[in-house]
Amino acid sequence: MKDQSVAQSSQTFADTIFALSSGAGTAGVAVVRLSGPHAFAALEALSGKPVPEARYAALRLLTNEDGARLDQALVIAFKGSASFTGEDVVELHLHGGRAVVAGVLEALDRIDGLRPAEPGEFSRRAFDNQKLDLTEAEGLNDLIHAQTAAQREQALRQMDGALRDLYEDWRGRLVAHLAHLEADIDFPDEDLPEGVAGAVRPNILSLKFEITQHLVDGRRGEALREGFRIVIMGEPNAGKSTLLNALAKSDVAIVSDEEGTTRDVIEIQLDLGGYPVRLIDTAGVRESQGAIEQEGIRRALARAEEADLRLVLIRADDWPVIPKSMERWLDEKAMLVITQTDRTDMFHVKHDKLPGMPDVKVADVAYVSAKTDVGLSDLFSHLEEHVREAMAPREVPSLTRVRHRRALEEAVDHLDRFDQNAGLDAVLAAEDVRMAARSLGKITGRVGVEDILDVIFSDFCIGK
Ligand SMILES: Nc1nc2c(c(=O)[nH]1)N(C=O)[C@@H](CNc1ccc(C(=O)N[C@@H](CCC(=O)O)C(=O)O)cc1)CN2
Ligand SMILES: Nc1nc2c(ncn2[C@@H]2O[C@H](COP(=O)(O)OP(=O)(O)OP(=O)(O)O)[C@@H](O)[C@H]2O)c(=O)[nH]1
Repeated sequence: MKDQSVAQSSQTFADTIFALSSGAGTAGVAVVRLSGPHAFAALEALSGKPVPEARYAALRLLTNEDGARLDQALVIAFKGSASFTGEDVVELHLHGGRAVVAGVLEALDRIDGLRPAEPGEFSRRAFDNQKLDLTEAEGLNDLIHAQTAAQREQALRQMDGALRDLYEDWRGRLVAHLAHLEADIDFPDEDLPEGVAGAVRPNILSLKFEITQHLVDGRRGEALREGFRIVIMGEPNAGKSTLLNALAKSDVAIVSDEEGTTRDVIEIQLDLGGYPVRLIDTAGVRESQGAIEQEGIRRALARAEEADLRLVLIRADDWPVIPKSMERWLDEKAMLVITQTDRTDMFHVKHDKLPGMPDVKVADVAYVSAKTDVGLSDLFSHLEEHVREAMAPREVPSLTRVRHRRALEEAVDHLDRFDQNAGLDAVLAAEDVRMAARSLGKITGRVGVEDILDVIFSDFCIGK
C-alpha cells in the first residue's frame, strides 16, 4: 500500500512523476517516462538490476512488486545534469499493448514517492530548471499539435529560440538604456542639457517602432497556429454547401436544394500547400421565421466578422445583381465567387468594378461551377495564393499567441509613457522603461508569470 503521507505530499516539486508519453491505444512500442529524484530507484525496483550507464539503452525484464512479469523492455536513464527536464529521467520503451502499459503504470503508482504526471508537467519542470523558456515550451506544444508542414516549421523555429532571441534582445537593450537613466538620476550629467533621458530617447523610440512593426503583421503567426479562417457566405441556394464539398473533396456538409438546409455552422480543416485552413460553411443569410434558423444566421454573421477571408457566393443567374444582404461583406477581405456558371452563359462578362458598388474593391473574383468542375482548380490556386501570402514565414519570426501580443502591447504603452515623461521627470521616465522591460520579460517567462504558468502548461498533453 502506498504510504498516505507520501500521497499527500504529492504536490511538492520533489515528487517523481510518470506518464505514458507516447499516444494512447495499442502500438508497436509505447514510451513511459519518469522524472524526479526517485526515477532511478523506481527503475531498479521494476528491473531488479542496477540502472544502466546514462543514455545507453539496455534490455530489462520488468516485474511488479508481486513478481508478475510485465514486459521485456528497453530502458534508458538520463542523469539530471543532462536530461529533458533537468531532473533524473528514466524512459521505459515498452511493447505497446494495453495490458503491458496498464501493468507498468500500476506498478509505478505503487512505488512510494511516485505519482502520475499532470498535463505538461515534464515541460513545466524543464522550464523551472531553465532548460526551456516559455516561448520554447509553447513552441514544443505547437510542434506536437502541428497538422501541416508550415505549422511544423513555425513551431520548430520557436522551439529553437527564435522568439526568445528577439524578445530577449529587445529586453536587453531596454535594460541597458535603463542603467543609463538610473545612473543619471543618481549622478546627473551636467554636459547633457536635456539629461540622459533626452539622449536615449531616440534609441528607445526606434525600439518602440520595431515592436510596433512586429505587432502589425496581420496576425500571420497566430493564423498559422490556429488555421486561416475562410468563411463561405451567400444567400440560400447560392451553392455554399456544394462548394464546401467540392473544396473538401468529400461529403462533409449537407447538400440539398431545400432552402435553409445549413442551419448551423459547419467547419472543416484543409491543408492548402502546407498551410492550415479552416473552411467554414454558414447558414444562408436571409430573413427567416424559424428560431433555429435565425440562430444559425446569427452564428454565421459572427463567424463572418472574424474571418480572415470571406468567399461571397452569388449565383450566376442572379449576377450581376448583388443581393442587399451581401453588400456589407464585399471588401478587400472578400473573394467574390460567381457560382453555378453552368446555368447561364452570361457569367463570363468580367466586372472590374462591382455593379452598383463602384468604390468597393474585393480581393479577387472567381467563376465556378461545382456541377461541371469548371473554375474549381482556378479557385483553389487563388485561395492557396491568398493563404500563402497571409501566412508564409518572414525573416523576423512572427508572434504566435495572444499572450505575446498583449505583453508587447503593454510594452509599447509603457514606452509611450516614457516618451511623454522623458523631458519632464527622469524618475518616472526610468520607471516606464523598467515596466516595458518587465512586460517583455513576461513573454519568455523571466518575470511576473507565476500566476499564468499553471494555465499555460495545463494546455499541454499528458506525458509532455
Ligand atoms: N525517447 C525520447 N525521444 C524524444 C524525446 C524524449 O524525451 N525521449 N523528446 C522530448 O521532448 C524529444 C527530444 N528532445 C530532447 C531534448 C533534450 C534532451 C536532453 O537529454 N537534453 C540534455 C542533454 C543535451 C545533449 O546531450 O545535447 C540537456 O539539455 O541537458 C532529450 C530529448 C523528441 N524525442
Ligand atoms: N447547376 C448547378 N447546380 C448547383 C451548383 N452548385 C449547387 N447547385 C445546386 O443548388 C442547390 C443549392 O446548393 P447548396 O450547396 O445546398 O446551397 P447553399 O447555399 O448551401 O444553401 P442553403 O444551405 O440553403 O443556404 C442544390 O440543389 C445544388 O445541387 C452548380 O454549380 N451548378
